[in-house]
Formats: sequence, C-alpha cells, structure tokens
Amino acid sequence: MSIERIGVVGGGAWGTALAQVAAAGGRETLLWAREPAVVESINAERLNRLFLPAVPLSSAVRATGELAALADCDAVLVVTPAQHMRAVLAALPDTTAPLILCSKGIEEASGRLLHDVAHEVRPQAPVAVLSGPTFAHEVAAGLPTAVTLAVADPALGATLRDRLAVPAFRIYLSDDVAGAEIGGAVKNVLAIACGVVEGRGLGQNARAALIGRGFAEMTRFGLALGARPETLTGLSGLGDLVLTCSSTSSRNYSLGVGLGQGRPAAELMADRRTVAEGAFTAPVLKRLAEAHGIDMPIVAAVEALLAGSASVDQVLEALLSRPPRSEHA
Ligand SMILES: NC(=O)C1=CN([C@@H]2O[C@H](COP(=O)(O)OP(=O)(O)OC[C@H]3O[C@@H](n4cnc5c(N)ncnc54)[C@H](OP(=O)(O)O)[C@@H]3O)[C@@H](O)[C@H]2O)C=CC1
Ligand SMILES: O=C(CO)COP(=O)(O)O
Repeated sequence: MSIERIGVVGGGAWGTALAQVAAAGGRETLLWAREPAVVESINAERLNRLFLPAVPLSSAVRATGELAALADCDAVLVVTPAQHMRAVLAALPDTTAPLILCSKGIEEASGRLLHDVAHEVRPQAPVAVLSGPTFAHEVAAGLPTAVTLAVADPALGATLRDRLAVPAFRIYLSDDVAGAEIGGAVKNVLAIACGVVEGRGLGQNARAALIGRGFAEMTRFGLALGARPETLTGLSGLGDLVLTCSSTSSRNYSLGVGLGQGRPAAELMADRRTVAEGAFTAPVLKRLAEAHGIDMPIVAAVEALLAGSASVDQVLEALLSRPPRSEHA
C-alpha cells in the first residue's frame, strides 16, 4: 500500500500539529477545517492563527473547507473533538483509506469508544488509534515525542508508522486499540482532578496521590473493557496521565485549576474556545463505570464538580472519608 497523500480532519491545535508532522515526513498533506478563518490563515499565512498561532507551518500543508477534497487521500487522520467525530466521519467522502483516530474521548450519547463509532459509521475503512503524551505546540515545534499507534493489522500498522514517523516523532506499534483509546480518554478526567488540587492549594503530595489512585481507576476500567495492562502502563496510559496531570499547558488541568479556585464549570467552559475533552468524558465515564460495577471515586468527584452538584470541599471530604482499603484491591 502506498501512502503519499495524507488527509487531516480537524483544524484545531492537534490536527494542525499532526499535519505539520506528516508534511515533515515528505507527505502531501491536506487539512480540513470547519472554520473558514482557519483555512484562510493556513493557506495565506502558513499559520493557524486561531488554534496554534506560535508555529509557522510547512508549505506542504494545505487547508480546505471541503471534506470532499479528501477523497484521494491514502490515509486520513481524524482529529475533531470526540463528540463531533460521528458526524464528521459520516460526512467524509466515500473512501476505504485507513482512518487514524487521534482524538481522546468517549461518545457521550452512546457510551462507545471512538474506534467503535468509526467501525459503525465507516465499516469499510481500517481503523487505527494514535495516542500518547503529546502537547500539540511541542509536536508542531519539532520537539521529541513518542506515541502509540494501535491497529489490529500489524502490516498496516508498519506502513502507517513508516509514513508518519519522523525522528522527533517516534511511533510505537500496538494491536491494543481499545487499550490505547481508554488511557487517553480517562486521563483527561483525572487531569481535571489534578488541576483542582492545584487550584485549591492542596499540595504536591495530594496531586501525586491523585495520579496514583487515578491510575488505579484507569486500570480497573481498562481491564474491565479488555485493555491490556502493558498498554495502560505505556505511553497512551500512564505516560499521558503524567504529562497531562502536571502542566498548565493541559486544557483539562487548567479547567481543573479554575474549578479548584471556586469558579463555576459553566463559566469556565463558556470562556474557552479550545476543547477540554475531560468535561465531556466525565459524565459518560461515570455512567459506564457504574454500569460495569467499577469503583471510580475520583471520576465521580470530577463529574459532580462539573455538574455543580458538589463543591470542592464536599468532594474532598467524600474522598478522604472513604473506608480504608488494600492498595491493590
Ligand atoms: N491539543 C493537544 O495537545 C492534543 C489534543 N488531542 C485531542 O485532539 C482532539 C482535538 O483537539 P484540538 O485539536 O486540541 O482542538 P482545539 O481545541 O485546538 O480546537 C477545537 C477543534 O474542534 C473543532 N470543532 C469544533 N466544533 C466542531 C464541530 N461541530 N465539528 C467538527 N469540528 C469541530 C474545531 O474545528 P474548526 O477549526 O474547524 O473550528 C477545531 O479543530 C481532542 O479530542 C483532543 O483531546 C490529542 C492530543 C494532543
Ligand atoms: O492530550 C493531550 C496531551 O497528550 C492534551 O491535553 P489537554 O487536552 O488537556 O490539553
């Protein structure tokens, strides 16, 4: 299979950074963005002024507002917010090109992982998941980064890796598609919790405790849904959890900082044009955990804060008054 033309669906920070990576690897890269202003600024100024203004883009990245223009692409990176993925996949031109899902979340209405959504909407297309610790602005600037590319067919995985990897963007292959997706979705919710710790001034011990106990929640949930343990301890799980739970470069962590400072979730969400996926993942993750009988108290606390049904002090009190238990139960 020859991959020369790469399509990118989604002109946010991450879609733009990935387009830059694909172009750096010598591929002709066509990026679809919904907003005409994004298309215009990329084509006219080689900048995505709305979502990634600091990084000059390669001349091999072209932008379009027409999804039909992606019909000839040999592979398509799908990078829209999780809740819009179904609609965007349905609107893609008829193609059997592999779809590489790069978004992090769970579809709220159906409770389905994104690769399940993609299989349902585009049954003819092979589906891969790209995930890991990857702040878009660092990737776009060419700083060293490592990711997991999960796909059931190892030959396709190797082809995609060889076409997308550049020395500073290192791709590790896996066939654990669900595992790679679960880590990325769950860590966003946990990053909100860690931001709350920062915003409320609860200290670095508390943040480390949340990362450790949050990882226990991610592991319980992942294993119940068929993820492999080594995926959860890898780049797309623990690796991304550590990154996102320790930096205000994370939108999810920053949202948590605001919540920890006592600002209402609705106000914080209205203030931002960039996506904090954990806010959409938390309610569906809590619902799925309850449906599977999985204990996820930190996820439940984040959901309550976002819904406005509990204050920071109330969720803190609830977490700290849980009965003692074995660390590994
Ligand atoms: N930013 C990062 O560092 C990383 C992000 N991700 C994941 O990538 C995904 C995209 O995030 P990111 O690129 O940061 O997003 P941004 O917050 O930078 O941008 C928002 C994106 O959402 C798109 N959008 C908004 N509404 C719609 C809609 N109705 N239909 C289709 N697209 C819509 C915008 O398109 P338009 O420009 O056309 O308005 C834009 O591409 C998320 O799931 C995120 O978790 C993963 C790894 C790293
Ligand atoms: O997924 C990311 C880093 O891997 C980006 O995190 P945020 O969406 O919280 O900014």
